Amino acid sequence: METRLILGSMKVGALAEVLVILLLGWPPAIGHVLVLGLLALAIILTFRITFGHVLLVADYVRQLFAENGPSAEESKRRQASPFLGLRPKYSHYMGGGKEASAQAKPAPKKRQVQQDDDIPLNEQETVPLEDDLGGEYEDEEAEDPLNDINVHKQEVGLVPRGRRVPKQLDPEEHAQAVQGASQHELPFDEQVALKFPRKAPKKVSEMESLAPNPRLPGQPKARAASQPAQVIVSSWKLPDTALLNNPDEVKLQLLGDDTTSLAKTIQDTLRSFRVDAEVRPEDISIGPTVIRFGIRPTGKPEMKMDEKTHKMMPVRDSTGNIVYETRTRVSRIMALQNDLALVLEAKAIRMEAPVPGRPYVGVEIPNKNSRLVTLREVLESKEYQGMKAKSKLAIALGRDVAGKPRVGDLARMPHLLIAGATGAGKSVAINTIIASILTQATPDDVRLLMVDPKMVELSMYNGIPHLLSPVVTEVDKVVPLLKRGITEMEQRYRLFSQLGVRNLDGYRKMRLEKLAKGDTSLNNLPAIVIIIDELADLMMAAPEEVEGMICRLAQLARATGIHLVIATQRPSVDVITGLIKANIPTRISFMVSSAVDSRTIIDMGGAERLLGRGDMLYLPADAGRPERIQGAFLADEEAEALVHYWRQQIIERAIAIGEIANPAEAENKPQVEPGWEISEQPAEEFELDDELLDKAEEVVREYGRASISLLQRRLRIGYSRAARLIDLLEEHGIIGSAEGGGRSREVLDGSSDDGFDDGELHTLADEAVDIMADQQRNEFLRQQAEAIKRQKPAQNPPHEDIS
Ligand SMILES: Nc1ncnc2c1ncn2[C@@H]1O[C@H](COP(=O)(O)OP(=O)(O)OP(=O)(O)O)[C@@H](O)[C@H]1O
Repeated sequence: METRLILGSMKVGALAEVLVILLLGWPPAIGHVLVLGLLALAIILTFRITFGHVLLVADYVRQLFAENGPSAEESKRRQASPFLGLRPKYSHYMGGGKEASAQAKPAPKKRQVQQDDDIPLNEQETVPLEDDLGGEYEDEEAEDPLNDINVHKQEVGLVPRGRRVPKQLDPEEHAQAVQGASQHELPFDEQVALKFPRKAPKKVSEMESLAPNPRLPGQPKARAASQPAQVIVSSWKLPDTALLNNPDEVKLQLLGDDTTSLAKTIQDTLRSFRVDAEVRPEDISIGPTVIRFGIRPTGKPEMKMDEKTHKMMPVRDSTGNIVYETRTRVSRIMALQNDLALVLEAKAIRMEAPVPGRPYVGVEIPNKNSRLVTLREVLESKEYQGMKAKSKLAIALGRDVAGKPRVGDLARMPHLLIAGATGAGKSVAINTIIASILTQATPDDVRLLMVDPKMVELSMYNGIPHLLSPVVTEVDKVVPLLKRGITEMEQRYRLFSQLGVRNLDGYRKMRLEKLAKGDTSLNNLPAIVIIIDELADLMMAAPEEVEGMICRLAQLARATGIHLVIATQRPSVDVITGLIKANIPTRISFMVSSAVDSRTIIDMGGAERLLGRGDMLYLPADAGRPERIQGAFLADEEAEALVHYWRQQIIERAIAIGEIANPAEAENKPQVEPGWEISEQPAEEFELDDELLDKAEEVVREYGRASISLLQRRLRIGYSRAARLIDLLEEHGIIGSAEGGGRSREVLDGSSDDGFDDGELHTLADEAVDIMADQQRNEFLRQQAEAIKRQKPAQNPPHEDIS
């Protein structure tokens, strides 16, 4: 074609003639440009020439030229720096001694500031150094003879140079140095004896021999024989777990067709939404109530040509995993929660991203072959046995999504908050906690206090020796009970500080040591577990008091071995307040009705997707994410069997010491630990509460009248307590007596704003009067504040604030 274009009509072949036809009408130059341009394009595309290649070639050509002779710029760059070999002018150590530093003094105090390369150095601006380094700083240090560096310099100067002869050992000096020290005979004893005959030790083996290694067979026995027994044998006998129901023989269905097809459904659904992910068989966990599938986000794999097969294969890393060019985002998988629930036809699914410690997103769906987790199987598991050996407060929780038994230690929790909707399994959980304690701890180890405002859940435990006082069912008795707990805590604190021990463990250790020496001065202090089955009822009766006491107990009781287990079915912020939450770090959430409730309990959503009937999220104090567990189940008859077992022991003991003649007497006798009697009349307890009486007096004086509802609102206390305070105020002559027909009582020393009296009845009219009085008072205060504001600018200096 080129020939045809250049030479015009010359025959160059049929193909060239055909190809060149289109270009013949144009000037030959256009034809050349087009043809050469097409050729260049073909070369670029065929050889995949990029701009990088062009730059590479350009660089190479530039270097070729450069080798012939460096450019002016290059030679300038290669010149030696004018500062090469110069020390910084303000260095401490420039020059030799003081004279040198004195000579050099003017120089170090100036610093050259290079502003422009073109300006000669001597013309550049100089800045005095004192400004930056703080005046006389250098000279002071250089001249100070006690300065560490100067002392060291002098000492270094004294060290002789060259090889030195090793110093001879002075036997006298050596003998003095090792005087009083005793050690095992050394293997080179004979040589020592030869060299220092006077100092050869006659008998040096005074060191105590090492304790035998308990891991070697036969050694523990020898040790046990040589030491006093460190365990106090309790006179109580623990029950056998055989008392409890036998675990169901139902076997878990392992990786049958069901899970395989479900895994395939999940993977197909993800693919249909263009989400690259895989569900591997090893990532499927089958638990008692849920099955968890692990979805691993994959992506577009990086491909390379296989040398043997000449096919494109995915690149694998050193561990054999596929390397992905782009990965699927976890959030894209999470967004498909409802779509997955739809295709799986599941009642409720819960997704967890990522499952802690695993490289996948967990999808939990209900297990159609769900089964009961019995308390006995968890109590007999090796996990529980291990925990039991460490702590007397080991509790059985249930089984996790992989079917592994899960246990906890109440001593380390150290308090537990349980919440969940009604019927979700709170009471069963509390019963399993109590049963765990009853099966492994004697009353010498652990004592219990129980509050059951619902009156039906815990009353059956009355009469067991672990109870410090009978189960409290009246709300009014809870405050005295908690107060008694706080008193106990304070007593223990005082005792511990007198003995110089830090906590209950330290106390127990000290007691064992004393007992080994025959000193029985220290009493046994059992751990105390306070169980409250419905917090909401208590918080409604006296929110401030109950909250304050729970927080006080929660903050300080850990060291003294007092633990709280609190349950509520109303996980709202007025029941589980911020303060209570902050002080009770370990939480269990059963199914709740909304994500808001879930967040109130475990600080995140998820509990609203639980299945109920013991399905729970367990959040230990030290974990960031909750763990899903199917709670252990304890049937009523099992709990009764345990209670019967312990009651029987009490009866046997009482008969043995002649306290009672027949078992029937014991059944009727409530067991109360001396000092733990909770007063039937809560008023007696309140009477001692001078602090609140003072506050009540302040309130009635401030308002100029007294009523129960006023005290209830102002002091945030319950009705009965407010009523009792009104009685006390009357007894102390602060308010007038009830005189029928009125609503508020007269305050005797203050002014009464109305003529009404008598406030025993808590009526709506009573409330209305209080509200109106409140409004009047607020209006008065507002007017006062405005009056002060108006006066302020006019006066100088301003008046003191009246409020
Ligand atoms: N761990 C469990 N395993 C199997 N079923 C359970 C479990 N826990 C509870 N259930 C079932 O749920 C029912 C209700 O449990 P529970 O009485 O403990 O609920 P609750 O939360 O205490 O309710 P409420 O607040 O009304 O007292 C039980 O009767 C039992 O059938």
